[in-house]
Amino acid sequence: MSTVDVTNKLAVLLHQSNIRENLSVPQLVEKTLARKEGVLTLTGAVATTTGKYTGRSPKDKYIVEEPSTKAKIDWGAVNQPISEDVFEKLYNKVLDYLMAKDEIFVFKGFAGADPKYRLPIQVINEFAWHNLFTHQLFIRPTEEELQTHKAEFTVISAPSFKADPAVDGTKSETFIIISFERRVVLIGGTEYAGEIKKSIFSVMNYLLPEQDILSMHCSANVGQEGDVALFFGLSGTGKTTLSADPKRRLIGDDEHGWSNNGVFNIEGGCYAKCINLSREKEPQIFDAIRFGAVLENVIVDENTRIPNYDDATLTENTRAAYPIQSIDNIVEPSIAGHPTTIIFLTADAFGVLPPISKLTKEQAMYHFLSGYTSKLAGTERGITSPQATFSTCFGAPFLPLPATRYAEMLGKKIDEHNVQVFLVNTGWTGGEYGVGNRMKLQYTRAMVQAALEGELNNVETVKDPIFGLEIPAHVPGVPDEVLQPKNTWADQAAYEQKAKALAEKFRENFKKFTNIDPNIEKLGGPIV
Ligand SMILES: Nc1ncnc2c1ncn2[C@@H]1O[C@H](COP(=O)(O)OP(=O)(O)O)[C@@H](O)[C@H]1O
Ligand SMILES: C=C(OP(=O)(O)O)C(=O)O
Ligand SMILES: [Mn+2]
Repeated sequence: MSTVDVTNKLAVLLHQSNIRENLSVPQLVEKTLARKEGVLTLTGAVATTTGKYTGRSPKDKYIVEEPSTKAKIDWGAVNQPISEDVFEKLYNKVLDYLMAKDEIFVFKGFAGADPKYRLPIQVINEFAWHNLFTHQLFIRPTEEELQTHKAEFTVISAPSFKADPAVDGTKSETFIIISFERRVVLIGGTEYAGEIKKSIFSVMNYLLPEQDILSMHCSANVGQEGDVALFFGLSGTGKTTLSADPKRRLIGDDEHGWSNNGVFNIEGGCYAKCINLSREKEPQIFDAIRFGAVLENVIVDENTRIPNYDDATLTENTRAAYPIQSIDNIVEPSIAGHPTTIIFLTADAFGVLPPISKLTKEQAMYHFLSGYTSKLAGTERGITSPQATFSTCFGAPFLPLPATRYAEMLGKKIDEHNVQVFLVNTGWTGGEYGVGNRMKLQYTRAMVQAALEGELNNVETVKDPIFGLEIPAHVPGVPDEVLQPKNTWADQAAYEQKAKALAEKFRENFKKFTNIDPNIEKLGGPIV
């Protein structure tokens, strides 16, 4: 252990005269522009770029190996251990680095919309635009709440501080390190704003289950009858897009807790993908991009300052961050009852999973644990085309505890509240990636609407010959042939080969779950 008292140093930093605390949105916009961190666009949003890192860096993410948490963490490729000594030294350096800056931006607020379970957090940013992002993404305190605010977790983001692997003990210049004992997240070397929000999500995925609350990588909305729906899915599968629905009020687009009282949003804003965004297809998101919003890596015309959402020059993973209040129909505060419907979103790049199917209890558990989907281009470093992956709980990169912990909690809640679960493939149809096409958004929306309005409760279904999933024979607004993947492939033999190969991947992957009810695999897995 180093001898420097870092806790004291953090307190000193927070009392320095260079600290700008809880600036308003206009002030942060002014700072962003004055510091030339971004430009103003015609929409009123500011646009920024993030250099080399335009997506998350999972290989540079660590959890400090500490006596009090060591036995609880699911160590491995996602949760990589780093020593207390390495952390303390780096922490100390980053604090020194920030102390010497002319201005540092601090946001004090909350994670968790339910006052009973919320976590008071503070985020210390080197960049003004990151602090604007932070302000829009987390839960903003009232004046009164700010007076008594006492942070219980601190995120420190110093993107221009680059680690030296040889000296600092990291793998690269970039690091995202969580210390549960220090209650600190330390970020350096990357300007991708998503790291800030997802690191607090990882923290909540550790803290909430301790309070018997299930934390979930899902979006959520509620219908006119108070019927709550959750949409689980890895990045790019449609959580944000599909939860923005003019007929339903938005609870949140990405991270939720499910307590004994119901669901609540962890955040106070949304982080939408902008690639190919159009007013026609995604009106609410398009219109949320206005004053106060932050565009990340979207190309903007130098003179007209009109964003070009079709331009992927910097990355496919272009983003917009805005407060949830920028969506018309929302629940405020972002708290609702128990879900009646759960949708698992998967982007199947092989084009063999049905666009919608109804899951039995065992299938729901099987698919939640499997978390089969694709990593889509851009959200993680190095991913340039869809890559098949099994991401447990549809959120493996963010789960510090063993996946079975979350799955068991979900299973109990599904039982207790009699939730109907659907698997929705927003990925490929008519052939695999490169041959077929992405499922039409219009069709997915129609399928989701039918599911949420109960229209698929008692319909005729066809059993998928490989995966055993029950596929509705008809869905209003969707051609029947689209519903059966087999029918969308020109080459039947190729379809069968691909589907069987995927079934094999499912079986192979499921071997890692050794301590669970065998019926889950027997009754929930592929049938061929
Ligand atoms: N069938 C579809 N269903 C959902 N999204 C689709 C579909 N086809 C294309 N998309 C696009 O895929 C992206 C989904 O991203 P998003 O909703 O932000 O995912 P997430 O919130 O899960 O990360 C959006 O850019 C959306 O326009
Ligand atoms: C922000 C991210 O997630 P999502 O696409 O699910 O919003 C991310 O994975 O970096
Ligand atoms: Mn999203």
